[in-house]
Amino acid sequence: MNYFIKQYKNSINQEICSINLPSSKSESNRLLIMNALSGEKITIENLSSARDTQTLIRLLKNEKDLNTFDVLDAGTAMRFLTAYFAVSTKKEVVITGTERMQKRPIGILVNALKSIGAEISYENEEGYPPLRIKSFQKQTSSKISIPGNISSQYISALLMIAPSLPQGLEINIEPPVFSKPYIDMTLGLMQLSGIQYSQNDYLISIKHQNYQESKQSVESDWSAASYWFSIIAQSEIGRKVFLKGLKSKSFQGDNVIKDIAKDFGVSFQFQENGVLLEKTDIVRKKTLKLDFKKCPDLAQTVLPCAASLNIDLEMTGLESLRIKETDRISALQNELSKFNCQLTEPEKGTWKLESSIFTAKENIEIETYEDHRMAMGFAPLALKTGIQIKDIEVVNKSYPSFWEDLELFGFDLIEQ
Ligand SMILES: O=C(O)C1=C[C@@H](OP(=O)(O)O)[C@@H](O)[C@H](O)C1
Ligand SMILES: C=C(OP(=O)(O)O)C(=O)O
Repeated sequence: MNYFIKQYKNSINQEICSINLPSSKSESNRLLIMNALSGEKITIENLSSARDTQTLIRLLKNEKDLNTFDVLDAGTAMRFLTAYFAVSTKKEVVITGTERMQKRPIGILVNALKSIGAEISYENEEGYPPLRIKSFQKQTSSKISIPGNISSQYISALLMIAPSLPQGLEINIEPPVFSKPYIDMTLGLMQLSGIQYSQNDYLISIKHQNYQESKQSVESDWSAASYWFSIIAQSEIGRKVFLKGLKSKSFQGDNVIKDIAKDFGVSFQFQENGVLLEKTDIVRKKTLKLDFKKCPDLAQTVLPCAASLNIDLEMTGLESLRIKETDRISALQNELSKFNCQLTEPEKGTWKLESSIFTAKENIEIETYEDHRMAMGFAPLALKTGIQIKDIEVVNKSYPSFWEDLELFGFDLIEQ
């Protein structure tokens, strides 16, 4: 199904709208794996409604009865379950996913796991899911060296299983390290679950130990919050929204959106229960330099928003976008060009977005490429012109109530 989105309904909600964000899928999926490794010692409150989390819950709950585990399009579930089964399964299992998941690389993680004794083979193409995993016999090494520039999820997966290994694990991350806040999140949540580790720059050592009994509550999702920063950035001065459940201190690196959006004229104020956003200023800067190395998931929020505000961007750290739910670089290039904005890579590793000629024709159709962030990143452009978003169900991966929340704020959504 598609949605045609018009700016606001006739009866625009002038009161401050309060949004119940989904809770973090990244935190939820880590806690679920740690709980499974601990023998169910972790009580988790506020698990995410995201499909990625609901899928992992279902697979872990039915672990005894299943032989094939289909993670659909959940990258974290794919990578975390691979490591989890590699060290804990008592039977032979197969892990698979969507067609796109079968094109997302996993060879680096598989090689690392094999190097410590895991038995894993590829069902189809070498380096890609589906994988067949046999039960772990003996740890053959306690040291791993792994590249940090492809996906941090491989490293998080290895960190979480490290305490369960008889000899523990020493992980050397080869720089450059992309998505580092996600590695810090893993270590932070492990620490809250009673795990001790030592870290010396890129070297992390974890001895054999048990996860401890603990109670943990998942925070609201900052990546989901980012779309609201974009909406407020593109609204008239004085427009506000209250985002429930966000705190000033977070494990989620995507909370950097609050700082990025300052240049988009959005101010924020943390209150007891969340954060209040307000459009307080006109946009002053014509060009911004941004590095997405620590926050790749924000790219699809920030680029369309900057385009509509006529801010040119010079960017680094976009490399990992090519292997996510879709090739996000080409998806962004295609859809931004419909607004007359060009995203180019003049030098390897440096991207430019030209926004000064942003033009919003009526009824632009946005393709979403089976990628939730394409739908949510472009939807706020309805504040500029009526737009049509294709395949609206994609948002379920991380933010199932996204469209209802837009309506609550006052957007007019028409099914097409
Ligand atoms: O560990 C995580 O929860 C995630 C890590 C990031 O992936 P990469 O490490 O592959 O960049 C991010 O893009 C993804 O949405 C969630
Ligand atoms: C990249 C993402 O997720 P994953 O890699 O877990 O599929 C995302 O949610 O933007």
